[in-house]
Amino acid sequence: MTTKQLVDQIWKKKSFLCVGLDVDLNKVPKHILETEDPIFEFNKKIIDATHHLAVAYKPNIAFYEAYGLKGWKSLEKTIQYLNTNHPEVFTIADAKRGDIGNTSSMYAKAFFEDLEFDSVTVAPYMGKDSIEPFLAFEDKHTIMLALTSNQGAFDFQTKMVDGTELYKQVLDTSKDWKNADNLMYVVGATKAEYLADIRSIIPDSFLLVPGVGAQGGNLQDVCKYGINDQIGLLINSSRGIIYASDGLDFDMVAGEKAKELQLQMAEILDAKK
Ligand SMILES: O=C(O)c1cc(=O)[nH]c(=O)n1[C@@H]1O[C@H](COP(=O)(O)O)[C@@H](O)[C@H]1O
Repeated sequence: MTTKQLVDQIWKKKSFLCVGLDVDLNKVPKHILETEDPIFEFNKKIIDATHHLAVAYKPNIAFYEAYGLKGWKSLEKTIQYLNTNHPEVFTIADAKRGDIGNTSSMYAKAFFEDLEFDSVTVAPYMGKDSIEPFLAFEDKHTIMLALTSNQGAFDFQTKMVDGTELYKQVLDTSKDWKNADNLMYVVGATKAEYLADIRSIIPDSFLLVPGVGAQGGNLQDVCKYGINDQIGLLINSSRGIIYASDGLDFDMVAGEKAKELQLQMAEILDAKK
């Protein structure tokens, strides 16, 4: 998917919501566990209830790998379901990969070619040659961790290196990498106060912003400094939407939670016009 197609969808749906598909079988409703493939059944119901409200879906790969071969199969069925029935949505494999060049190429093939995701999350720690193999794929997007939502972000990311915070160096340096147009960045919603600085370095890039809902990040705070001319934000909520109810009505309640966020986004978009 091209960035323009993503931006068009944002305006069409009046939403920049990303629904996180982090399926934990200890949290899904009991009746779903009785189906043959509970992870896929759960995802299918969540997607059916939210696809008109969300522009992106982000399965976190850990939640599938944890169930071995069966989990991987459920992931494959989920992405096929999205690509077949809702080809307009932007799909994110949240895998946080990155390794020496030839290994990164294989990770990129796995997520972009075999599973046909639009994007994958990567960690910048191993540097340029670990990320450029992902950037080589046309109309695919590589979403690099910049300033994460967790407490551990302060262990390394905000430390001063040569007079600049490390996360700012990550942003600035990566702008010169080959095919840098295919880069997006992760900034946690819990770090909204950093967004003005971040936008001064990467004014035009898309940001994946997890951390609203369960982690306490605030949508309005993120938009205040994070939004740009092409909106440039994908705001993710996982647990706040998919586990809002563990009853028979879980999909309906997930739809309501998604709608609450979408309505706030529509208001923000209307004010931008
Ligand atoms: O890359 C991510 O998506 C990510 C980065 C980050 O800084 N913080 C963060 O929470 N995430 C992911 O975003 C999702 C957040 O889930 P909830 O807190 O349940 O909305 C999880 O899949 C996390 O792994």
